[in-house]
Amino acid sequence: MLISRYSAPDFNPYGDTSPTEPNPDWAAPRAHGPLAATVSLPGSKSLTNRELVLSALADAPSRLRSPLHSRDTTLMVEALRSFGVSIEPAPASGRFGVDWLITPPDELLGSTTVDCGLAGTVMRFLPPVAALALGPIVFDGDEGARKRPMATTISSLVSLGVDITADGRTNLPFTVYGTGSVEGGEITIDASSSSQFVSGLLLAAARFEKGLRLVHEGSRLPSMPHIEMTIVALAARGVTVTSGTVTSGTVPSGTVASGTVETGADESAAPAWSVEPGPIAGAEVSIEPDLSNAAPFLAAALVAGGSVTFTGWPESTTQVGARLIDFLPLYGATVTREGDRVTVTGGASIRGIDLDLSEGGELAPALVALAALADSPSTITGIGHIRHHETDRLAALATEINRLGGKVTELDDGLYIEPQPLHGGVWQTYLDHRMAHAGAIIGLAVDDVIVENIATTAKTLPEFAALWLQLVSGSSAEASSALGGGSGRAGHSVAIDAGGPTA
Ligand SMILES: O=C(O)C1=C[C@@H](OP(=O)(O)O)[C@@H](O)[C@H](O)C1
Ligand SMILES: C=C(OP(=O)(O)O)C(=O)O
Repeated sequence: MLISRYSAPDFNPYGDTSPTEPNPDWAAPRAHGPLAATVSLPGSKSLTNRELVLSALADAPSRLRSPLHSRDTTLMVEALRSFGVSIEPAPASGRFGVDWLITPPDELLGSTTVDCGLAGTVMRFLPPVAALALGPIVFDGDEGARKRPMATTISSLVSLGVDITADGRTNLPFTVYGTGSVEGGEITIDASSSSQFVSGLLLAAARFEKGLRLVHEGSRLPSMPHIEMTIVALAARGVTVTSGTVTSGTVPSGTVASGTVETGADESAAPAWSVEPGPIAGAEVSIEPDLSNAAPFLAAALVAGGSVTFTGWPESTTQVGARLIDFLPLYGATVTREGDRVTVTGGASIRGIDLDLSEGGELAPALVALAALADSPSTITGIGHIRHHETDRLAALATEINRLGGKVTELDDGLYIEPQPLHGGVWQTYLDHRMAHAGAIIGLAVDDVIVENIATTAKTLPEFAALWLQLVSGSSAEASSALGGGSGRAGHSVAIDAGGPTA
């Protein structure tokens, strides 16, 4: 089914609608029968933006197959192009349309301004790259981006000897004065408010003269799978990365390109990483589908009943969205997996849960929405840092669910959700794509939920509204065809058939 067709090279994933400008409201479709849908989604934001950065820093050209084309990845492409990186569309060779062919320049150029939009990956991954460029690079973004924590990026680069002007601010905007090289060495940072501070430094570190030895000292370290994703992406391009723990400021002696950093074993041990200086290889990389964006679609099976099958589930992955296979059964779902197809089937009702979600804060909006529709209370903790995501997600979720008659209490590091009968109303999204997803989930079960500014979903999934409508309308079409004998086709397909470049 053709839902959208990309038309590179001037492909604009969010059309003329800026996701920062609230646009007409969207009536969330109500589910009136069990689902029987098959969903297939575009590439992962986190993988696409890591691979774009690594391709820009590599010593040879790269090809990204099935990258995500969305606001966050377009911002990354535009920024890297302004550094002199050639990023050209090429006919699809993967699941979805338009690959990127990336050729790094001999020397990264400065004298430009990076629009970070609201993308954490752009604002935290690119300043270390800018330090390797020649000339000043100004970083700025949406009004909301100016509230997101950047102190650790600024202070870590200053510790590495990079010249930055932030006029005393710990947020955007600031200017990085790149000299073409960074000496590197050993630094200690506090990445409690975002794992992206660690990932940003690790991604560029092989290009520092001495590489990098990085220690985290802070109250917590969220989103560990995203750090693992960075390590695995680096290792795949020939970079030697060591991760482990240190107890006395020493360099970790853990495993090379290893799995998880042990944080729990020794309270005094600090997570640490070491990146050896050396080349980053060009690569051909297939980007996996975005499993975090799968969350609302899979959650829909619990809310509406029936089942949703996700196709293209990777055999192994560092994406934290893969944990949905473990999380959704806690709510009462049955999850089965056959090859690259994962099917979630809803139960008779949704159970409340008790979950530490520190490893996957970006899954919180969808999982909290589910909890609001459960038959018993839920406590979701370990996610204090999501107050610094696109918006203060703890406050936003509590406010919007309570506006519809719910009872959600903010905790320091999470939410306590006591399900109540909900009523319709306007669901504010605060320019947050995942708040829009959460509103859509609740709208499946509650009449007259109006999601304000659905276009904000363009941050990572411009096709969200179209796919969601297909998910819901397809299910009733399938239900009636099944009743009537219909075509006999098992399920309704919700997919994006993205054509190759039209140029
Ligand atoms: O590195 C990444 O790609 C990301 C890391 C996480 O950030 P935080 O550690 O700030 O939660 C995640 O929530 C975000 O959506 C993407
Ligand atoms: C937190 C998120 O995004 P960002 O990469 O902007 O931090 C998110 O997508 O949920």
